Amino acid sequence: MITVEQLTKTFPNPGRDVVAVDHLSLVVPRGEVYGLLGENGAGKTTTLRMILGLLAPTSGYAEVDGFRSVESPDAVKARIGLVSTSAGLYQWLTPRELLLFFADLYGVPDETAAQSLDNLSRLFDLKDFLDRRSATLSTGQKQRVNLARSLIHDPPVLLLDEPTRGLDVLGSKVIFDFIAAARNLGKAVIVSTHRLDEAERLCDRFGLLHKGRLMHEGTMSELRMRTSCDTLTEMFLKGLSAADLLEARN
Ligand SMILES: Nc1ncnc2c1ncn2[C@@H]1O[C@H](COP(=O)(O)OP(=O)(O)OP(=O)(O)O)[C@@H](O)[C@H]1O
Repeated sequence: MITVEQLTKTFPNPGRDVVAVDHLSLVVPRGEVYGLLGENGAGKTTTLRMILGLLAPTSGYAEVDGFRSVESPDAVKARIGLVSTSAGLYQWLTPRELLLFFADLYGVPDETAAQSLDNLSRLFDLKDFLDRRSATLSTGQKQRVNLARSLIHDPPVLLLDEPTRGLDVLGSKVIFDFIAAARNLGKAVIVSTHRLDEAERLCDRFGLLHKGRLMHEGTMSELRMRTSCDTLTEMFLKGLSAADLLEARN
């Protein structure tokens, strides 16, 4: 389970500080896929970095299965699988070496790691290139290795930061299937994206972020009732104009 409580991050900036995340609160239980949605600069990546313990909040806190990201960074990292399109592979390692290396980093016992490698190799169809150097793999093959890497320590929580950025239809489908599988495995999942059409099909519940603040939160039907809009895009545009009008007035 992921708990975020009044999480706030302010970056110092000459002239006026940037409030990247502003008193954000949300809870994601196991087996739920939560879409953290927002335009460029809305605060999605900053939120994920604070949950991961890579960035200290200005105030508030994030918790993973009861462990706080600031106080227990190692326990938190051990419980999170991160999928990010910006994460590269170690080019000189084979997928087998890479996956076992990460299992070792996370302190997974050798026997469990070997079993996980076997399962993930089957799940992501890695066996044809398991012993080839990562540098020689295609983009799609690298993507599958990256997904396997996020699960090698069997984390209860998955964070996906713009997981389909730069991927074609097939690559995106691999991600969609991965998210559906994660839900079925009972993981608590946060997907950060600004691709609202995709999110609508993928997620169980949504948080619409604008300038670090949660504008709306709920399931699709709750949001439809609350906003009288049909799609996330409409909700977003309506919410944005209301928020921007408010800002212009203040
Ligand atoms: N290290 C930093 N120093 C100063 N400002 C920062 C820093 N990191 C992020 N910001 C600012 O915080 C705000 C939120 O950034 P963030 O990267 O979290 O947004 P995002 O929703 O992930 O955007 P995108 O979809 O473009 O990746 C932006 O205004 C950004 O410029």
